[in-house]
Amino acid sequence: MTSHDALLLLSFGGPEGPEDVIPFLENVTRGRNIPRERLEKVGEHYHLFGGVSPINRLCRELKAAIEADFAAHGVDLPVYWGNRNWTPYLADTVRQMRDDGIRRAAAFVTSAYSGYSTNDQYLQDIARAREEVPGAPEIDKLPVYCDRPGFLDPFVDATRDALGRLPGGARLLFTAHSVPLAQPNRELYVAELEEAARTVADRAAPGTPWDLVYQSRSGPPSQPWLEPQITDHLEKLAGEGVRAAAAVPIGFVSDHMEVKYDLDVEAAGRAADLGIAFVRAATPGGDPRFAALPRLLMEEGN
Ligand SMILES: CC1=C(CCC(=O)O)c2cc3nc(cc4[nH]c(cc5[nH]c(cc1n2)c(C)c5CCC(=O)O)c(CCC(=O)O)c4C)C(CCC(=O)O)=C3C
Ligand SMILES: [Fe+2]
Repeated sequence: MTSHDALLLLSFGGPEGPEDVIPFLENVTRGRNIPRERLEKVGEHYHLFGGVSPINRLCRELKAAIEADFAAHGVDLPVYWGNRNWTPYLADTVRQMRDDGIRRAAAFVTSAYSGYSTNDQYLQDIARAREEVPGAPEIDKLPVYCDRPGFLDPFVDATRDALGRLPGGARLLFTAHSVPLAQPNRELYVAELEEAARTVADRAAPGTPWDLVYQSRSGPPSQPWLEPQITDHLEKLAGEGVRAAAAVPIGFVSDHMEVKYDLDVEAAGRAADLGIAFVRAATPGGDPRFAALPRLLMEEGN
């Protein structure tokens, strides 16, 4: 059925307690030009939630959902989980896979798009982890899946649900993580985001006006990043008389910190100040349609 003998779930990682926050942030920003003040500010976001990112729990839930999907479809393969920036670190997972006799795994990454942060960096993580582990299994990253029903269908439902919680005349704001304009493959990332947003908007709410906006910018102010930021855009919309907005985090797959803080706290707070009714659509998370994607992508590869 497949040439692979395991599935590797590869994610970003996040702190699991207050003492993890700074070492985690140092891991994320190693070798990158992120101002100290930004790090301290982001550290506070995590401390608001007890120093615990939701992302590891979400990965455990997604892993369980993938295992359930495999079991329901007679796929008898082990599922492993490793992260770029926190335990379980990818290299440790790859070592475990080798020790278990895995020869060739498929990797499903918790990011749906092409682009440097979303795809290329994960390929580098895989290459680096394999270099660290003598006799490491082959690891094939599964294709980007931002155009697949398993990713888009849950967003269509979530967008309808979000609009249903707002008065009429609401604006749809598809939101994604900003990246530096100079980042490699930035055009491809943006083109894929536009296409995904258009598809979801057309299916969930044809005729409803929508915008693609960005969040979670972190570089120095002198460095240009993708714009507009959602908070600035809300201000502009308020000036135009828009009274309701639904944020759809199309750039993410689960309700991790960038969603729980940057949208549910920061953007929601700005909207309240501006008198805009604001809701946020759910991400795919553990939706069974999303959890079926690794299996479908593996089957396609044969
Ligand atoms: C495109 C993209 C995604 C989406 C694709 C994907 O999901 O992979 C994403 C996801 C995430 N980003 C996350 C956290 C952070 N990202 C940072 C920094 C950065 N992100 C960037 C881009 C992206 N990031 C970039 C260009 C930087 C600048 C530094 C660098 O070039 O690497 C920093 C440093 C502090 C700050 O500056 O914010 C943190 C803490 C978490 C975990 C959340 C949790 O804990 O629940 C997740 C899922
Ligand atoms: Fe990030």
